[in-house]
Amino acid sequence: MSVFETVAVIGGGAWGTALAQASAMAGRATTLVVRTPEQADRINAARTNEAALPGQALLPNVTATSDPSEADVVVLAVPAQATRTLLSGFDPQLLAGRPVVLSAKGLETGTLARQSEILADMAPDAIGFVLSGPSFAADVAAGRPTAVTLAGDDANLTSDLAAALAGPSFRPYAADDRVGVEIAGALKNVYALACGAVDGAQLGASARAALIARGYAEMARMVTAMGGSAHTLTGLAGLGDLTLTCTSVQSRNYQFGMALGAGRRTEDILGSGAKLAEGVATAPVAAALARSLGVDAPLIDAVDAVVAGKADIATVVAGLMSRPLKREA
Ligand SMILES: NC(=O)C1=CN([C@@H]2O[C@H](COP(=O)(O)OP(=O)(O)OC[C@H]3O[C@@H](n4cnc5c(N)ncnc54)[C@H](OP(=O)(O)O)[C@@H]3O)[C@@H](O)[C@H]2O)C=CC1
Ligand SMILES: O=C(CO)COP(=O)(O)O
Repeated sequence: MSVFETVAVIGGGAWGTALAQASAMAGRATTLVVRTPEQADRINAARTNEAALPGQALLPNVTATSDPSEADVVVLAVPAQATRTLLSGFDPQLLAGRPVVLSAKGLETGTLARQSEILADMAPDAIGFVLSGPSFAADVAAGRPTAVTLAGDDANLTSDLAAALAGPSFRPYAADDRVGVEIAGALKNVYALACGAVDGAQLGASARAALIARGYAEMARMVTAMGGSAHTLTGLAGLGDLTLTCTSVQSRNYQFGMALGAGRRTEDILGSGAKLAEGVATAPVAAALARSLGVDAPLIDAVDAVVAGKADIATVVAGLMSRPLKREA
């Protein structure tokens, strides 16, 4: 019997619902912690979270609740900018000594913090893990094959946790580079905005592929400057998620980028009820982080400028194409 029998997934959106379903498929007794008792009642009665993943039936061992109670494993699945607020409402004792899996992909506005750093601030006695990789919520919840990276500091514990969360269609690979995994997960959303914009502006598939390759190189500079390993980027959280998000219209970041590429402004897209696109908040944070680290990050800067409405696509593309020529390495 696993020491990780019960799992609480906090966050009743698409990803929280999908991870609760994955945990249930792995055989864990799983609670999906949502904001209100009414939401929990609705989900339990309908056996689906219609607001988050319409039409997806939930397994019997997923129970929705609005009242977080003790579990062997806690998974946080709220937007990156909400993690600190969420944790500030928690009794730190509930998380002390427990594995807490961070699944949001983004950097915090103001502090430039990774999710692990927020957890260390707010619940220093929790044992932090990060989960990231190419995995659309709808695919995971429906039981379509998915593989992700689960990174933690203790190799044995990480492998045990990966085994506890693994199911027939959900395959976590254990890893130890939390910094690399978190930076990759946050930055791929920024590059997905750029790729969507390239397609929205009809700049061609060649431009998009070049952007993915140069984004990967930029990501490697960021990861190594932060003490992570560039090797992490060859895996699911790096190449895997970058490929998925930068080439799929299913990605919300890519969709947001397409709207930017078509000439719409950020406020206009947000005002018309766009879905969560984490790259919008992360772009300026990543740009500030790159500056503070002395990392050359022209693509992040370009996305930041377009998202902030300081430059249009044609201007940033002209700027990128006229940079001094350099060797590729
Ligand atoms: N969807 C996907 O395919 C994937 C998403 N992710 C990542 O998961 C994270 C969450 O995304 P996703 O679930 O898709 O987003 P959604 O917009 O679908 O859901 C976000 C959920 O978080 C809830 N929430 C927001 N703030 C708080 C808070 N302070 N306390 C409690 N609940 C809160 C929202 O509640 P309310 O609606 O009431 O505000 C909503 O239920 C993001 O970082 C995303 O990058 C990672 C992999 C795949
Ligand atoms: O992270 C994701 C897939 O791995 C989801 O991407 P979007 O948030 O852009 O939809």
